[in-house]
Amino acid sequence: MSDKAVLVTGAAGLVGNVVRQKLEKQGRAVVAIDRVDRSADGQPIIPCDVNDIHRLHAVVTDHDVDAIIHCGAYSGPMVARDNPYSMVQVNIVGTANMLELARVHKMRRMVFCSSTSAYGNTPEGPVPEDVPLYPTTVYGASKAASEQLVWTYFRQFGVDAVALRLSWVYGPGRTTDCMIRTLIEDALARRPTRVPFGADFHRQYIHVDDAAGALLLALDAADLPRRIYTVTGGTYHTLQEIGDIVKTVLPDADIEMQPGADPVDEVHRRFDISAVERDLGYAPSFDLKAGIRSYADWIASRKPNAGAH
Ligand SMILES: O=C(O)[C@H]1O[C@H](OP(=O)(O)OP(=O)(O)OC[C@H]2O[C@@H](n3ccc(=O)[nH]c3=O)[C@H](O)[C@@H]2O)[C@H](O)[C@@H](O)[C@@H]1O
Repeated sequence: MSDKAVLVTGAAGLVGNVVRQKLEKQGRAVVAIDRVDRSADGQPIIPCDVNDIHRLHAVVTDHDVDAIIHCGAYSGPMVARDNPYSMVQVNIVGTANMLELARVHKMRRMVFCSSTSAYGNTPEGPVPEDVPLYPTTVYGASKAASEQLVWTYFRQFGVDAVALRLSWVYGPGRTTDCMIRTLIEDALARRPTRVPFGADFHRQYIHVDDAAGALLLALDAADLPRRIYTVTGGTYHTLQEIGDIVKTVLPDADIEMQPGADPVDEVHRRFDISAVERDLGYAPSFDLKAGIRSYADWIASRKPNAGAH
């Protein structure tokens, strides 16, 4: 393992914060950057924009960085919904900047957080990595385009870069739009949840700890037979089934869903994660019940009276 520093972008965010914690726990030097200067749990962060290429070069030189885990981005189609150009700038140019840093500074590896949104609607499962991508949002397109840069920087310049397509990330720290969070918050508040879709609609969640763990495996793998891996929590449940699991954790949950697809989501059949299991030794450590419990505990701890009934 190198004793040089790892640059973590988006270190104030859901995934970046856990990546940083895991690296620090291993005793490794971390250079944490974000557009904000502090994480939600109070950790200091170097404020640096993913598009400020001059400052990025200076940060990398000053801190002797030899690898990057790139989590700093607009993290879903709901972010910057009315500003697609900004999505392109932050997500595609931001990734190009990280690849450029890796190329110019001859880094050991660059790991990119892609997303299963790159697929768009998928064919029947199990869905391997190499099906054609038909993203349905500019966010998904930004991930697909960034993956092409990861691949071509590798092919053309020998930059040791790899992309992990993360499925829906949930767990402690997630404060943005998330069905599991809604179900937990309603249950804690003893509010019924009524959803006009979802009874038969599948969503593949991944716990933030497993997502961060997979990124570290990609950072340190001696050999990378592929440059793109899909990573999920290994489950394939309908939202109703996920609601049933919430109910086993929080018996006050009162959840009813109607059949039909989430109107603002894509239809993803079961993803094949055998490549990341085989090549990186990835194995999800959180099943949904344990993951939902960890998320519920975190949500309850932030709202002191929520769990007290
Ligand atoms: O596939 C996914 O689910 C997403 O997972 C993670 O995103 P996540 O950590 O969940 O998202 P946020 O909690 O929103 O964190 C993103 C961070 O990037 C930072 N950011 C965003 C935009 C920007 O221009 N610069 C910048 O530093 C934000 O301040 C934030 O701290 C990855 O970081 C995303 O690239 C990926 O798209």
